[in-house]
Amino acid sequence: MNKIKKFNFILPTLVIILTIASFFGYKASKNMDNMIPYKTFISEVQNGNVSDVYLSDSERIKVILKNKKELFTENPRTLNFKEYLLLKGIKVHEGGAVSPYEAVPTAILLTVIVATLIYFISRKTSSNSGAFKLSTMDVSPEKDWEISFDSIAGNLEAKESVRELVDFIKNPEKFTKYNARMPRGVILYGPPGTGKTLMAKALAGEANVPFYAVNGSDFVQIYVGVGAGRIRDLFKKAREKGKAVIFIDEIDAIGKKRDGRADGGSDERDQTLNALLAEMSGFKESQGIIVIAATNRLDVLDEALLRPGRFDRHIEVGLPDVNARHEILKLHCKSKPIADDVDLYKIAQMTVYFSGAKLENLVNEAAILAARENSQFINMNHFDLSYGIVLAGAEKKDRSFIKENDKKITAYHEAGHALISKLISPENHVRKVTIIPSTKGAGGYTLNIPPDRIYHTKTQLLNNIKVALGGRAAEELVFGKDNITTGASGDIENATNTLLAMIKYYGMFDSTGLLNYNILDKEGISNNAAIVEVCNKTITELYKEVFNILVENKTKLDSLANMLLEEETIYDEQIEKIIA
Ligand SMILES: Nc1ncnc2c1ncn2[C@@H]1O[C@H](COP(=O)(O)OP(=O)(O)OP(=O)(O)O)[C@@H](O)[C@H]1O
Ligand SMILES: [Zn+2]
Repeated sequence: MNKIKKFNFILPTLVIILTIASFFGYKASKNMDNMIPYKTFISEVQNGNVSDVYLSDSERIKVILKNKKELFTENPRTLNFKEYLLLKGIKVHEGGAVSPYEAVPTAILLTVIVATLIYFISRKTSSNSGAFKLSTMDVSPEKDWEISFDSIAGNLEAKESVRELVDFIKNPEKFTKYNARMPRGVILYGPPGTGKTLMAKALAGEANVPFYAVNGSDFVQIYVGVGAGRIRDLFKKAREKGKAVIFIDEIDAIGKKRDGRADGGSDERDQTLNALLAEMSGFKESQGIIVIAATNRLDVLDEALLRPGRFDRHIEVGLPDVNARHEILKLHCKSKPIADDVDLYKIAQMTVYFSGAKLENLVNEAAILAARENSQFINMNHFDLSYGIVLAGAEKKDRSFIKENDKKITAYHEAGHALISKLISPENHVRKVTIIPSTKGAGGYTLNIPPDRIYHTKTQLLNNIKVALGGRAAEELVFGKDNITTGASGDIENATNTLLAMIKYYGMFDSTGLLNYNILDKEGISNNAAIVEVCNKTITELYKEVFNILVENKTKLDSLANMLLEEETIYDEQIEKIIA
């Protein structure tokens, strides 16, 4: 990626030049004030008034008198000069007119003064938008023909979604014929290092069009108007080429929700964001330009970005499960001399919660270790060592540190949800269950509720609550009442929301009646204690029911959890087999 920040380069250079210039200027002016003719200097020497002389190659030399006065005189550059001075009992120092003790603080002081000045000048200019135009940025297209969808292992669903876009770029006419609205913007979201950049590059590679990449954080903390100018430049360049893939990494840096304006300086970000939105509605859909943005979190983005016609396609790029990790490892080992004792599947099992980038790093470290030893092959020992290196380098909050026990808890928790769902509402289709965390939470089960429902019955709503409670109930059943975890907080939130809605808006409980509690609230006459009581009583009953279902089906729960521990992600067919 080409990330030359011209401006960031100019500023330090200016500071350095100015510092050096003013330093020498300062020195020179100082020298001028204390210059004495060489003749006077010689008479001072002969009168025994001189204590130190600093010899150097420069035009002037520094002289210190016995009364501590500092003077400068012409450098005679004669051969015996030093000996002459030494014979007169004068201390002679070589290597610079100014003693380092003086030079260093002076230089630091000047640097600080100049830098501060420049900073303040630039602050002033920035409020005066447009006065300083620095909108040029080096965005030359990258053509990475090497990168195709074959460079991405795992992540099948995301890959398929991105692959569909190739056709939009290559044959836009095909879609315009049907007057179909084509996607202009796509957001790839997911944890760091999961291959979002790689996907965007692969799209450009497969569609055979130039790839322009910028980073959202490059647009912050620059002059007002400059970020917007850069965006316009970027799109102009891409349009000139006709078709293109424009990739904006870390879009959240410019596209965060606009509330909470505590930072004060969000004017710049707003202008940049507006420019981006304007450019995106500016190009013709039939042109074959696609803007791909990447972020770690979808929920922090401004809604304006997500509206139809903008970034209206959202593709999740998640952490790989054990099979995907195996594929990624195989891919990165393909061009490397791997010893026969290396079991990549075993390594895949060891590397739960590793991202693709981290797996690549693991393989690379192993290769470096082998190279250091001049070993013919990269062997299992190298992988074991590199595993330690990669883990040690990981941040604390990193999930690869997750203990085997946590994995087990997650497996039972998710198995609990899935089993309850299958047993109490078999019409709901559980497409997959996984213990790999997504942006939405710890593990997860993907439920496909039949879409052709307009109304929800009381039974269905209660069933949804029971499914939500299945996670906690499984935890309690397997690990004991004292070992339940915080992992159920999202479930409890969902259950409470559903239950409250049933009481407050849908009048589904006898004891709270057919009343809208929002209206009662406004009149100041609602009976909150009664609501809480009904909620608590209902949820306790439902929980007992769920717990008993799990007790009766403990073997199925165990099988599901064990399969999850082994495979990390399991799909409908596997689930069906266990339930049957
Ligand atoms: N699914 C994958 N298959 C093969 N290699 C992968 C995969 N995911 C990540 N990698 C490796 O990790 C590197 C970094 O991935 P990439 O930069 O695309 O991640 P990212 O999601 O854009 O990360 P970030 O959010 O930090 O920008 C890739 O160059 C590649 O070597
Ligand atoms: Zn849960």
